[in-house]
Amino acid sequence: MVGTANNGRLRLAFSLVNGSQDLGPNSTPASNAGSECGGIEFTREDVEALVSEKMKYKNKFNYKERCENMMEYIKRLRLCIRWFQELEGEYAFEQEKLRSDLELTERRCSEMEVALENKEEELNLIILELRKSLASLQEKLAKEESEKKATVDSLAKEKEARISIERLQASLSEELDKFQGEVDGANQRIASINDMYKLLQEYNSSLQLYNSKLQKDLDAAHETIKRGEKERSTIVENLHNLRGQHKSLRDQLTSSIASQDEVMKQKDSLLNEVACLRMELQQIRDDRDRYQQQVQSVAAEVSKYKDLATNSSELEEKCLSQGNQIQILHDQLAVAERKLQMSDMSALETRIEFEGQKKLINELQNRLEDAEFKLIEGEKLRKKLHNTILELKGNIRVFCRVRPQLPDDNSSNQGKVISYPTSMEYLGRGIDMTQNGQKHCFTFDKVFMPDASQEEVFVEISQLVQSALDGYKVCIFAYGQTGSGKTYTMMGRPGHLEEKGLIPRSLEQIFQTKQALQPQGWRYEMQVSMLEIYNETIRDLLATNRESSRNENGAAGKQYTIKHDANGNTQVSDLTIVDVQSSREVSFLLDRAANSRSVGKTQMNEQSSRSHFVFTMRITGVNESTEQQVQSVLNLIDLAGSERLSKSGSTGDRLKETQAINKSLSSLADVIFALAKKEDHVPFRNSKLTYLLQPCLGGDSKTLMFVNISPEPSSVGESLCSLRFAARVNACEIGTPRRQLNMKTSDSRLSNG
Ligand SMILES: Nc1ncnc2c1ncn2[C@@H]1O[C@H](COP(=O)(O)OP(=O)(O)OP(=O)(O)O)[C@@H](O)[C@H]1O
Repeated sequence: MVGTANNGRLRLAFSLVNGSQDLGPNSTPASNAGSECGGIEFTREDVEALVSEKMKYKNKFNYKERCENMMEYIKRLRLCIRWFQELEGEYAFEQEKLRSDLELTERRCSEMEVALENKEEELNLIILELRKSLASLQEKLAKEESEKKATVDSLAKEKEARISIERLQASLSEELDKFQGEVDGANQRIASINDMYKLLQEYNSSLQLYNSKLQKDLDAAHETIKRGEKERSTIVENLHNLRGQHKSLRDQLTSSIASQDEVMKQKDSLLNEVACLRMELQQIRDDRDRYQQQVQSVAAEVSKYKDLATNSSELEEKCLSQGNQIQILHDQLAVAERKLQMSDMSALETRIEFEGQKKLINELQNRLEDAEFKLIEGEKLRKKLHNTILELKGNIRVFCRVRPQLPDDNSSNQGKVISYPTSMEYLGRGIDMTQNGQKHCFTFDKVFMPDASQEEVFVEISQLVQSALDGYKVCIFAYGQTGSGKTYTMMGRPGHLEEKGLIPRSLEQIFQTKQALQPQGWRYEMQVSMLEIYNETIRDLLATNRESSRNENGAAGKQYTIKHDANGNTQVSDLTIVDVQSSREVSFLLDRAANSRSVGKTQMNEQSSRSHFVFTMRITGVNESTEQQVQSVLNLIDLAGSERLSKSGSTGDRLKETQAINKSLSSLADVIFALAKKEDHVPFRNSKLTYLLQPCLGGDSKTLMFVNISPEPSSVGESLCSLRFAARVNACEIGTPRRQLNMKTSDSRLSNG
């Protein structure tokens, strides 16, 4: 039966099943095909129409018809009910199916839920883990970022440090450059001082020129005075006046000597001061070198840091993974910073010290300049005084030289016979000799003690040698007993360069000065000759054919004659004269001459010079710019040894030699004493030696005599004789040195004076 309660469901079923189709007998049921309803499907409207259908009868009372209709109707109703029932069954089945589906789905759902929950838990765990790892990663990231930052910072610091080190290096190299510049400046200053020195030398030579002019004037004045003296020689008052003048000159001489001593002292103290200053300067230079070394070491450190900096790029990569290295770098950086600070501080200190040193150097240089200036001034004054003394004193000076004890000397027990006064007045000038307990005191222009070197001796005569180039006739001779050191003084020890004597040293100086005067326009020509006087015979030591000029006793050889011309020039006929250009050439000639000399063995000397050796250099100088011409002669003489016949142990030829030597030496003494006494007749012609040296001894030359002394007590008698002779020579006034300065004329050949 179709109830009201099922209407909604029916209707739903109808609509679902029939799709709102009419429930007519013709309508085709879709889902009930093959069912009991014969595939008829009912719609709602069909069912409603069926239910509300009203029977229509043609004849109300025709029951049969009515019954039939009714039956038909019931049939249709039954069909409809069956459809309903089928539909209901289908629905129930469907429902059951849906229910099982639902259950399945629900089960699945719950399973899924469980699975989901598990999954969720799993996911939660994963999330937790992920979060943890995220946190750790973030931590790591933060740490790495901070590390990276620290590294970058350290790198930046390092870069800064590097830059500052580079700056420091640059500043240090600037300082170094400055140092260099200052050194260059100092060198320039030295060069300028040298230039100034040259200029002063030039000034000195011009002063000498001026001096010579004055000398000429003075000579002219002297000439006039001489003439006046001759005219008024009879007037006694004038003589008194002259004596007075003489006395005053003597006074002047003593005062000049005193002032010369003073100047010498000043010079010594200045020299000491200069030596001190030089030492200080040397010390400062050493300090400067030390600082330069420091600078170099700092530069080396800088380069080390540079290397570190280049390595830092590699470190930058490594530091990302190796925190330890960063720490090391940190440490290194700290050390570097400390070092940098220290080097900064040391650089600052160095700079301060450098400034101080610079000031000190400047002060020292100023003081040095002052001292050098004073020295030059002192030297000028000394030269002036030297010339004044020479003028006051006359043309002859005497130096005494005592040779040292030799291994072959007789070291007898007689004690010391020579002593040297130590008082300021006689220091370096006095010599005392004791004989038989009696002390004999002598004073000379200079006394050289046994320890005086050849160089020291030469320094004292170098000015005299210099005068030869200035146009003076210069004569230096060595006098003394045999074996007292005359040849050693004049020639030196053969084969020992440092012990070369005055002759080679003088020649070196002359050739050096010749070179130095070239820029001033001076051109010099030098000619040398060398002769010996043996047994009163002249021998040419440079003759190529010696046989012609020499025989056994020297008597029958070539005859050389000595001639003096009106100008006071001396010439020896046929003497070999050699033009020389250098000191080496002269050394060669000296060796040749030394081999040709007459030497022999005496009791006093193994290699005794048995002749007087005369070296002559004629110098002619022309100044192309001033047209001035100078002519001078340098005579360097090694006399034969003076000795008593008894001492020489000579017999035969040796006796003859000794007699000849003694004769010529006593002639020399006679000449000097006659000159000293201003006698009318001076016996120059008494010996070849005195005649040859006439212009040097009697005229206007500068003459220096060395008296050589042996320190042996057994030679005390000979030494006293030599010293007495030398003292008398020292007391002589035998002329005034005169310079030979002319205007350019014709050439002249060599002469001895
Ligand atoms: N100042 C000195 N220092 C060292 N040795 C010296 C010195 N003076 C001389 N002698 C030596 O003394 C010795 C004799 O010297 P030298 O030959 O110069 O004497 P001399 O005076 O020339 O003798 P003679 O007149 O006999 O020729 C030489 O061996 C020489 O080397």
